[in-house]
Amino acid sequence: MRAITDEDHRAAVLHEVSAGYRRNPVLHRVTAAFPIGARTAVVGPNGSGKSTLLGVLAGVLPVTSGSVRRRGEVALVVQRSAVSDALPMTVRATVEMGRWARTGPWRRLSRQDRRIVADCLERLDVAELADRPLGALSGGQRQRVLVAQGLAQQAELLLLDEPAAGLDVTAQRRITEVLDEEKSRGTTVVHVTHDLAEARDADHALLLRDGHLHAAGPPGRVLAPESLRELWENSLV
Ligand SMILES: Nc1ncnc2c1ncn2[C@@H]1O[C@H](COP(=O)(O)OP(=O)(O)OP(=O)(O)O)[C@@H](O)[C@H]1O
Repeated sequence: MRAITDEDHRAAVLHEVSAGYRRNPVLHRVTAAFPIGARTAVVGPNGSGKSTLLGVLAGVLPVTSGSVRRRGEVALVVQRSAVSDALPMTVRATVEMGRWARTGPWRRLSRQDRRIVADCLERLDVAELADRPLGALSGGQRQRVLVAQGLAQQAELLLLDEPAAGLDVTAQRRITEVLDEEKSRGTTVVHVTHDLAEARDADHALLLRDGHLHAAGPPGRVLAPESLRELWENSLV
C-alpha cells in the first residue's frame, strides 16, 4: 500500500514562484498549495497579481523562477473582458470548444459530448441563448457562457478569474452553487473574487498583496477584519 503523504491532498503547488510580464515582475516568490477537491478563493486589491497567479497555475504564463506542480487536466475561465466581442460564434459553439481537448483533431462531438454541452448550458441558465452569437449577449450572459465552457472541459482543476463579477444576485448565487457542485464531484476549484462573502464561504483562501502572498489558510482567519484592514489601508479595492 502506498503511504499517504501531504502531497496527496494537493491538486497543485507553487513553490517560490516569481512571474510577470516583460519588464514588469508581478509575483514574488509565492509558495502556495491548492487542496484537492476543495474551493480556494484568491483575494487581494486590484493589481496585486491574482490573475497572474491564475495564469501561472494554468500554465499559460511562464515562471521566471520557482516551480509549478499540478496534477490532471486544467481548465481556465478568463475574465469576459479578455474575450473579443467580435468572435463570430454562437453560444453553443463556444461551449462546444470546451470539449475540443477530448474530441481529437477532427473535433467531432459524440452524443455524450453534446449531452455534456447541453447540461453545462442548462446549469448556467444560458440554454435559451444557445443559437445566439456570443457577441450579441449582455456582459453577464457572456460571463455565464464562459463558465459553462470551463465546466464542459471536465478538468480536474478548474480555475476561474472573477466568474461572478458584474452578475446579478441570482446569477452570482448560481455561480457559487455550480462551483460547489463541481467541488462535490471531486474537482479542485480556484477562483479569484472581490466578493468577501463568497470568499469566506470557500474552503481555503489566499490573500495577495503587491505580488506577495500575504496570508493563506482557512478563510475565517485569512479574511478576518483586522487582516483586511491592514491590507486595504493603502490600496484601492
Ligand atoms: N499582459 C500584461 N502585460 C503587462 N503587465 C500586465 C499584464 N497583465 C497584467 N499586468 C500588470 O500586472 C500587475 C498584476 O495584474 P493582475 O491582473 O495579475 O492583478 P489582479 O490582482 O488580478 O488585478 P484586478 O483585481 O484588477 O483584476 C498589474 O500591475 C498589471 O498592470
